Amino acid sequence: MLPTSPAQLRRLLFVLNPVSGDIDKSELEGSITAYCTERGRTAAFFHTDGEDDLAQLRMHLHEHTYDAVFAAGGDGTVSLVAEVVSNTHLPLGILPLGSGNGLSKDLGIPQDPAEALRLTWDYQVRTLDTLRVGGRFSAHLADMGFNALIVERFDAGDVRGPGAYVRIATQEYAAYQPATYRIETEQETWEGVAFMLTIANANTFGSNVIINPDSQLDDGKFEICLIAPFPNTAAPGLLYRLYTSDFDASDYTRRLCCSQARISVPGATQVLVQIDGEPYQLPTPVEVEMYPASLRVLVPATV
Ligand SMILES: Nc1ncnc2c1ncn2[C@@H]1O[C@H](COP(=O)(O)OP(=O)(O)OP(=O)(O)O)[C@@H](O)[C@H]1O
Repeated sequence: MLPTSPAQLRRLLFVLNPVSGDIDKSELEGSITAYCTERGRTAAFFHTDGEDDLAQLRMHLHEHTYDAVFAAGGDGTVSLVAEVVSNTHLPLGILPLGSGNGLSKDLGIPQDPAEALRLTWDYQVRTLDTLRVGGRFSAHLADMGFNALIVERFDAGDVRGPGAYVRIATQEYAAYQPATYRIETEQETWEGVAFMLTIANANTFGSNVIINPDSQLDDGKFEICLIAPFPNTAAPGLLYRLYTSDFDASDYTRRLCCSQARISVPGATQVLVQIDGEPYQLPTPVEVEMYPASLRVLVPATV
């Protein structure tokens, strides 16, 4: 962690996702502006439209000068901003306003957006690794298999929020057919059937499932967390381990630690991948590349 003087952040951009988390944000701009003005900061706003946000935000940052960019949304919004500010001097701030807010939980950022606003003047800067999965940016978690399928269904539906996710997962579980994966890392080759596999730079899903306990976001490594197909009777025990930071203790789990990987699905030319909350069909093999120390993030001064 590198302590940074709070006086450096004067001009702040808030990237606001109007639909994230199904949360009413009608008064958000006013309260952020008032909070910043009171502390001698200026607040500007960029509203995402879900269409061409990456290019538009890049253009906006090219034309305007800021000292930090805050993502006011869920993991998808955080990932969008993280991608745009990665490999620049600009730090990412997070106001958790999504359904799950996984990365902000991993970083110890207050889950109450009003409290998280304190990061505008009281913070440390942490430098994190990021990944590219099949060429796409990932700051948090990516996966193939069951969760990717649920995220795709969720994304296609009209209803947001954790309740919709659980409903879809329950509907899809009985008919789900796990695939075979081949994973080559610089350390080993693994091939087998997996219920799901998670490419994890971080630890915790927005749902509070701790898929990759005790790993660091800044160690130059990532983990591939495998869950084998399991009988229905094993589901409660497995879920318990996933919620209690005990991933490795299950008979159905395994983690590979690496700094690069190639993942293929024998017999398939494409695979569904969930990356930071968004579903993509990617050609196989999927290359996973690590970019050490490529993202500066504002975290509480005392974590
Ligand atoms: N104005 C908009 N209208 C519709 N969709 C939008 C708009 N702005 C962004 N989006 C979409 O919102 C999604 C990102 O949402 P985000 O991940 O931030 O929130 P969430 O899904 O509610 O929360 P979480 O990821 O924490 O569960 C992206 O798919 C993006 O395309």
